[in-house]
Amino acid sequence: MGDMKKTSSLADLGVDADIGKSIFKKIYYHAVMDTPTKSYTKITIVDVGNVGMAIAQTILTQDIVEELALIGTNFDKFQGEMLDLQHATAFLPRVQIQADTDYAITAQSNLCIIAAGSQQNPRETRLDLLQHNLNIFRSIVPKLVEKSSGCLLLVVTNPVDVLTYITWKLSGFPPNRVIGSGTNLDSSRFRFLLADYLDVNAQDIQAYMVGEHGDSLVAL
Ligand SMILES: NC(=O)C1=CN([C@@H]2O[C@H](COP(=O)(O)OP(=O)(O)OC[C@H]3O[C@@H](n4cnc5c(N)ncnc54)[C@H](O)[C@@H]3O)[C@@H](O)[C@H]2O)C=CC1
Ligand SMILES: CC(=O)C(=O)O
Repeated sequence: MGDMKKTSSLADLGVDADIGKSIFKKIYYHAVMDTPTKSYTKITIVDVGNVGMAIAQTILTQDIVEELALIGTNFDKFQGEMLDLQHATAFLPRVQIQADTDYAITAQSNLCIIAAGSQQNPRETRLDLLQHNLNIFRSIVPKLVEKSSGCLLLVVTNPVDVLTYITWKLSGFPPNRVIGSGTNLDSSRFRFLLADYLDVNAQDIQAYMVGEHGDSLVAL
Protein backbone atom coordinates (compact mmCIF):
# COMPACT_ATOMS: atom_id res chain seq x y z
CA MET A 1 0.00 0.00 0.00
CA GLY A 2 3.10 2.26 0.05
CA ASP A 3 2.56 5.69 1.57
CA MET A 4 -1.16 5.80 0.73
CA LYS A 5 -3.29 6.98 3.64
CA LYS A 6 -5.77 4.34 4.77
CA THR A 7 -9.39 5.42 5.16
CA SER A 8 -11.07 3.86 8.14
CA SER A 9 -14.17 5.99 8.74
CA LEU A 10 -16.81 8.10 7.04
CA ALA A 11 -15.25 11.18 8.67
CA ASP A 12 -12.07 10.47 6.68
CA LEU A 13 -14.19 10.63 3.52
CA GLY A 14 -15.58 14.05 4.54
CA VAL A 15 -19.02 12.69 5.57
CA ASP A 16 -20.40 14.06 8.83
CA ALA A 17 -20.77 11.19 11.36
CA ASP A 18 -24.39 12.14 12.26
CA ILE A 19 -25.42 12.24 8.60
CA GLY A 20 -23.78 8.86 8.19
CA LYS A 21 -25.82 7.45 11.09
CA SER A 22 -29.11 8.67 9.61
CA ILE A 23 -28.31 7.26 6.15
CA PHE A 24 -26.82 3.93 7.12
CA LYS A 25 -28.56 1.54 9.51
CA LYS A 26 -26.49 -1.13 11.26
CA ILE A 27 -27.31 -4.65 10.13
CA TYR A 28 -27.24 -7.20 12.92
CA TYR A 29 -25.35 -10.15 11.50
CA HIS A 30 -26.88 -12.83 13.72
CA ALA A 31 -30.41 -11.72 12.92
CA VAL A 32 -29.80 -11.64 9.17
CA MET A 33 -27.59 -14.66 8.71
CA ASP A 34 -28.95 -17.24 11.20
CA THR A 35 -31.29 -18.90 8.74
CA PRO A 36 -32.41 -22.54 8.84
CA THR A 37 -30.27 -23.26 5.77
CA LYS A 38 -27.07 -21.46 6.79
CA SER A 39 -25.56 -21.59 10.26
CA TYR A 40 -23.52 -18.72 11.69
CA THR A 41 -19.80 -19.51 11.76
CA LYS A 42 -17.11 -17.54 13.54
CA ILE A 43 -13.37 -18.15 13.34
CA THR A 44 -10.66 -16.56 15.50
CA ILE A 45 -7.01 -16.33 14.43
CA VAL A 46 -4.18 -15.55 16.89
CA ASP A 47 -1.96 -13.63 15.74
CA VAL A 48 -1.77 -11.65 12.48
CA GLY A 49 1.79 -12.63 11.45
CA ASN A 50 2.68 -14.15 8.05
CA VAL A 51 0.85 -17.41 8.72
CA GLY A 52 -2.14 -15.81 10.47
CA MET A 53 -2.71 -13.43 7.57
CA ALA A 54 -2.33 -16.16 4.94
CA ILE A 55 -4.98 -18.17 6.80
CA ALA A 56 -7.26 -15.12 7.11
CA GLN A 57 -7.05 -14.37 3.38
CA THR A 58 -7.72 -18.00 2.48
CA ILE A 59 -10.74 -18.20 4.79
CA LEU A 60 -12.20 -15.01 3.31
CA THR A 61 -12.09 -16.38 -0.22
CA GLN A 62 -13.77 -19.68 0.74
CA ASP A 63 -17.17 -18.32 1.88
CA ILE A 64 -17.11 -20.39 5.08
CA VAL A 65 -17.53 -17.75 7.81
CA GLU A 66 -19.81 -14.92 8.79
CA GLU A 67 -17.37 -13.49 11.35
CA LEU A 68 -13.58 -13.38 11.59
CA ALA A 69 -11.84 -12.21 14.78
CA LEU A 70 -8.13 -11.41 14.62
CA ILE A 71 -6.10 -11.19 17.80
CA GLY A 72 -3.03 -9.02 17.39
CA THR A 73 -0.28 -7.92 19.76
CA ASN A 74 1.13 -5.09 17.66
CA PHE A 75 -1.55 -2.35 17.40
CA ASP A 76 -0.32 -0.65 14.21
CA LYS A 77 0.16 -3.98 12.44
CA PHE A 78 -3.19 -5.53 13.31
CA GLN A 79 -5.09 -2.32 12.57
CA GLY A 80 -3.42 -2.13 9.16
CA GLU A 81 -4.03 -5.82 8.40
CA MET A 82 -7.68 -5.55 9.49
CA LEU A 83 -8.26 -2.50 7.27
CA ASP A 84 -6.63 -4.23 4.29
CA LEU A 85 -8.96 -7.23 4.73
CA GLN A 86 -12.02 -5.03 5.31
CA HIS A 87 -11.25 -2.97 2.23
CA ALA A 88 -11.14 -6.15 0.13
CA THR A 89 -14.61 -7.27 1.23
CA ALA A 90 -16.29 -5.60 -1.74
CA PHE A 91 -14.83 -8.46 -3.82
CA LEU A 92 -15.53 -11.22 -1.30
CA PRO A 93 -18.44 -13.04 0.38
CA ARG A 94 -19.86 -10.97 3.23
CA VAL A 95 -17.87 -11.29 6.47
CA GLN A 96 -17.65 -9.18 9.61
CA ILE A 97 -13.96 -8.65 10.46
CA GLN A 98 -12.66 -7.40 13.80
CA ALA A 99 -9.15 -7.10 15.23
CA ASP A 100 -8.07 -6.30 18.77
CA THR A 101 -5.74 -7.20 21.61
CA ASP A 102 -8.78 -7.94 23.75
CA TYR A 103 -9.97 -11.56 23.62
CA ALA A 104 -13.56 -10.36 24.13
CA ILE A 105 -13.86 -10.17 20.32
CA THR A 106 -13.22 -13.94 20.11
CA ALA A 107 -16.32 -14.87 22.13
CA GLN A 108 -18.46 -17.73 20.78
CA SER A 109 -16.00 -18.77 18.07
CA ASN A 110 -16.57 -22.14 16.43
CA LEU A 111 -12.90 -22.50 15.56
CA CYS A 112 -9.81 -20.80 17.05
CA ILE A 113 -6.59 -21.07 15.06
CA ILE A 114 -3.31 -20.39 16.87
CA ALA A 115 -0.45 -19.19 14.66
CA ALA A 116 1.26 -16.92 17.21
CA GLY A 117 4.87 -17.21 18.24
CA SER A 118 8.43 -17.26 17.03
CA GLN A 119 9.60 -18.74 13.77
CA GLN A 120 12.96 -20.52 13.37
CA ASN A 121 16.26 -18.75 12.89
CA PRO A 122 18.50 -20.32 10.19
CA ARG A 123 20.35 -22.74 12.51
CA GLU A 124 17.38 -23.62 14.74
CA THR A 125 15.09 -26.65 14.47
CA ARG A 126 11.37 -26.31 15.08
CA LEU A 127 11.86 -28.04 18.45
CA ASP A 128 14.19 -25.20 19.53
CA LEU A 129 11.15 -22.89 19.54
CA LEU A 130 9.39 -24.92 22.21
CA GLN A 131 10.21 -23.03 25.42
CA HIS A 132 9.51 -19.59 23.97
CA ASN A 133 6.28 -20.59 22.23
CA LEU A 134 5.10 -22.63 25.22
CA ASN A 135 5.18 -19.45 27.31
CA ILE A 136 3.12 -17.67 24.66
CA PHE A 137 0.59 -20.54 24.59
CA ARG A 138 0.20 -20.37 28.37
CA SER A 139 -1.13 -16.85 27.90
CA ILE A 140 -3.27 -17.55 24.81
CA VAL A 141 -5.05 -20.89 25.32
CA PRO A 142 -6.84 -20.13 28.64
CA LYS A 143 -8.23 -16.87 27.20
CA LEU A 144 -9.57 -18.61 24.08
CA VAL A 145 -11.13 -21.37 26.17
CA GLU A 146 -12.75 -18.88 28.54
CA LYS A 147 -14.42 -17.00 25.67
CA SER A 148 -15.32 -19.99 23.45
CA SER A 149 -15.70 -23.07 25.63
CA GLY A 150 -17.32 -25.08 22.82
CA CYS A 151 -14.82 -24.30 20.05
CA LEU A 152 -12.39 -26.42 18.07
CA LEU A 153 -8.74 -25.44 18.60
CA LEU A 154 -6.38 -25.70 15.63
CA VAL A 155 -2.63 -25.27 16.28
CA VAL A 156 -0.15 -24.18 13.59
CA THR A 157 2.70 -22.68 15.67
CA ASN A 158 5.90 -24.76 15.85
CA PRO A 159 6.82 -27.21 17.11
CA VAL A 160 3.27 -27.92 16.06
CA ASP A 161 2.82 -31.49 17.27
CA VAL A 162 4.23 -30.78 20.74
CA LEU A 163 2.24 -27.57 21.06
CA THR A 164 -0.95 -29.35 19.97
CA TYR A 165 -0.48 -31.79 22.84
CA ILE A 166 0.22 -28.88 25.22
CA THR A 167 -2.86 -27.03 23.95
CA TRP A 168 -4.98 -30.09 24.67
CA LYS A 169 -3.58 -30.19 28.24
CA LEU A 170 -3.96 -26.42 28.79
CA SER A 171 -7.50 -26.34 27.39
CA GLY A 172 -9.03 -29.25 29.28
CA PHE A 173 -10.96 -30.00 26.05
CA PRO A 174 -11.70 -33.54 24.83
CA PRO A 175 -8.98 -34.69 22.38
CA ASN A 176 -11.30 -34.51 19.37
CA ARG A 177 -11.59 -30.71 19.81
CA VAL A 178 -7.83 -29.99 19.63
CA ILE A 179 -6.04 -30.59 16.35
CA GLY A 180 -2.72 -29.59 14.83
CA SER A 181 -1.85 -28.86 11.22
CA GLY A 182 0.60 -31.78 11.55
CA THR A 183 2.14 -32.91 8.29
CA ASN A 184 -0.44 -31.34 5.97
CA LEU A 185 2.06 -28.81 4.66
CA ASP A 186 4.74 -31.48 4.17
CA SER A 187 2.30 -33.77 2.31
CA SER A 188 1.27 -30.85 0.12
CA ARG A 189 4.93 -30.06 -0.62
CA PHE A 190 5.58 -33.74 -1.42
CA ARG A 191 2.61 -33.84 -3.80
CA PHE A 192 3.82 -30.67 -5.50
CA LEU A 193 7.33 -32.08 -6.00
CA LEU A 194 6.01 -35.37 -7.40
CA ALA A 195 3.56 -33.56 -9.66
CA ASP A 196 6.28 -31.23 -10.87
CA TYR A 197 8.60 -34.18 -11.61
CA LEU A 198 5.85 -36.20 -13.36
CA ASP A 199 4.36 -33.12 -15.04
CA VAL A 200 0.84 -33.82 -13.76
CA ASN A 201 -1.65 -31.93 -11.59
CA ALA A 202 -0.78 -32.04 -7.84
CA GLN A 203 -4.46 -32.74 -7.10
CA ASP A 204 -4.11 -36.05 -8.98
CA ILE A 205 -1.26 -37.23 -6.74
CA GLN A 206 -2.00 -39.22 -3.58
CA ALA A 207 1.07 -39.14 -1.30
CA TYR A 208 1.70 -38.49 2.38
CA MET A 209 4.46 -37.41 4.72
CA VAL A 210 3.94 -38.96 8.16
CA GLY A 211 5.49 -38.55 11.59
CA GLU A 212 6.30 -35.28 13.29
CA HIS A 213 6.20 -31.98 11.37
CA GLY A 214 9.96 -31.60 11.83
CA ASP A 215 13.21 -33.17 10.77
CA SER A 216 12.18 -36.85 11.19
CA LEU A 217 9.42 -37.12 8.57
CA VAL A 218 8.86 -40.26 6.52
CA ALA A 219 7.49 -40.22 2.96
CA LEU A 220 4.78 -42.74 2.02
N1 LIG B 1 2.73 -25.95 11.15
C1 LIG B 1 3.17 -25.48 9.99
O1 LIG B 1 3.05 -26.15 8.95
C2 LIG B 1 3.80 -24.13 9.97
C3 LIG B 1 4.06 -23.49 11.15
N2 LIG B 1 4.63 -22.25 11.15
C4 LIG B 1 4.87 -21.64 12.46
O2 LIG B 1 3.88 -20.64 12.69
C5 LIG B 1 4.39 -19.67 13.61
C6 LIG B 1 4.18 -18.27 13.08
O3 LIG B 1 4.97 -18.07 11.91
P1 LIG B 1 4.92 -16.67 11.14
O4 LIG B 1 3.51 -16.23 11.00
O5 LIG B 1 5.75 -16.85 9.94
O6 LIG B 1 5.66 -15.74 12.17
P2 LIG B 1 5.49 -14.15 12.33
O7 LIG B 1 6.67 -13.68 13.11
O8 LIG B 1 5.19 -13.54 11.01
O9 LIG B 1 4.18 -14.03 13.21
C7 LIG B 1 4.14 -14.46 14.55
C8 LIG B 1 3.14 -13.60 15.27
O10 LIG B 1 3.07 -14.04 16.62
C9 LIG B 1 2.87 -12.88 17.39
N3 LIG B 1 3.14 -13.06 18.82
C10 LIG B 1 4.32 -13.06 19.47
N4 LIG B 1 4.12 -13.19 20.78
C11 LIG B 1 2.78 -13.29 20.98
C12 LIG B 1 1.94 -13.45 22.12
N5 LIG B 1 2.45 -13.52 23.35
N6 LIG B 1 0.60 -13.53 21.95
C13 LIG B 1 0.08 -13.44 20.72
N7 LIG B 1 0.82 -13.30 19.60
C14 LIG B 1 2.15 -13.22 19.73
C15 LIG B 1 3.77 -11.83 16.75
O11 LIG B 1 3.38 -10.52 17.11
C16 LIG B 1 3.52 -12.12 15.28
O12 LIG B 1 2.43 -11.37 14.78
C17 LIG B 1 5.88 -20.03 13.82
O13 LIG B 1 6.02 -20.79 15.02
C18 LIG B 1 6.19 -20.90 12.60
O14 LIG B 1 7.28 -21.77 12.83
C19 LIG B 1 4.91 -21.59 10.00
C20 LIG B 1 4.66 -22.19 8.77
C21 LIG B 1 4.11 -23.52 8.66
C1 LIG C 1 7.90 -23.16 9.15
C2 LIG C 1 7.55 -24.55 8.87
O1 LIG C 1 7.23 -25.32 9.76
C3 LIG C 1 7.58 -24.99 7.51
O2 LIG C 1 7.65 -24.14 6.57
O3 LIG C 1 7.54 -26.21 7.28
